[in-house]
Amino acid sequence: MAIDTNAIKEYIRGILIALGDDPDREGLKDTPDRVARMYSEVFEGMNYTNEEIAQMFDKTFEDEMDFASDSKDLVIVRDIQLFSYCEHHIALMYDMTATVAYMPNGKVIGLSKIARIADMVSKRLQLQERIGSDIAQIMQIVTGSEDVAVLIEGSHSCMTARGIRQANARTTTTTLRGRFRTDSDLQMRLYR
Ligand SMILES: Nc1nc2c(ncn2[C@@H]2O[C@H](COP(=O)(O)OP(=O)(O)OP(=O)(O)O)[C@@H](O)[C@H]2O)c(=O)[nH]1
Ligand SMILES: [Zn+2]
Repeated sequence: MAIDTNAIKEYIRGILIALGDDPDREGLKDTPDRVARMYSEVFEGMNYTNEEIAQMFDKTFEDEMDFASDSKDLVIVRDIQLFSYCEHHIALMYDMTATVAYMPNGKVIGLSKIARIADMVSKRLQLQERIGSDIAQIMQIVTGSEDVAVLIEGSHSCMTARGIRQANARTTTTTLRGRFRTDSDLQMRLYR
């Protein structure tokens, strides 16, 4: 379902009125339109299912090397920078970095597509945990490999800038699929 920017404009105008401000004053007159455009950008991933994101970034190469089924060959992309919004407060998750790893199963995915998948998944109302499981699911679809791991570390403004106001609190989530669940040697290789 496509994002309804006209409806967003109307509701943002309503919020400005509910806040007791004048939506027609100079500084605010373009705000509803600006926020609607920003939402289209930062929530772009809400237009697509995980399967559609998988199709979008399905740029794989048949592997030149012969990966045996018990191979421990591993691809890890670290320090993918992400921003997202928590679905409870619509508050920014920031300073987020993701590590995405997989064990190729006969084909490899273009490295930039891994970062593109992570970026698109983040552009939804999310939980940090679900960002990890969505990335893992899409990686499994695209690579045809069950063996995927996603680590995410980030700050939640709903916890740092309001509420409990723990400015230094960082959250780490770990999503392990396939052999990453049981193989502690593989798990160790995820950490630098
Ligand atoms: N598990 C998880 N929780 C999150 C995430 N983002 C925000 N939250 C939490 O969602 C919870 C919502 O709790 P509520 O008690 O309904 O909200 P609240 O009254 O604003 O609570 P406080 O934040 O404690 O002031 C809070 O504990 C948030 O910290 C996330 O990505 N994952
Ligand atoms: Zn929140």
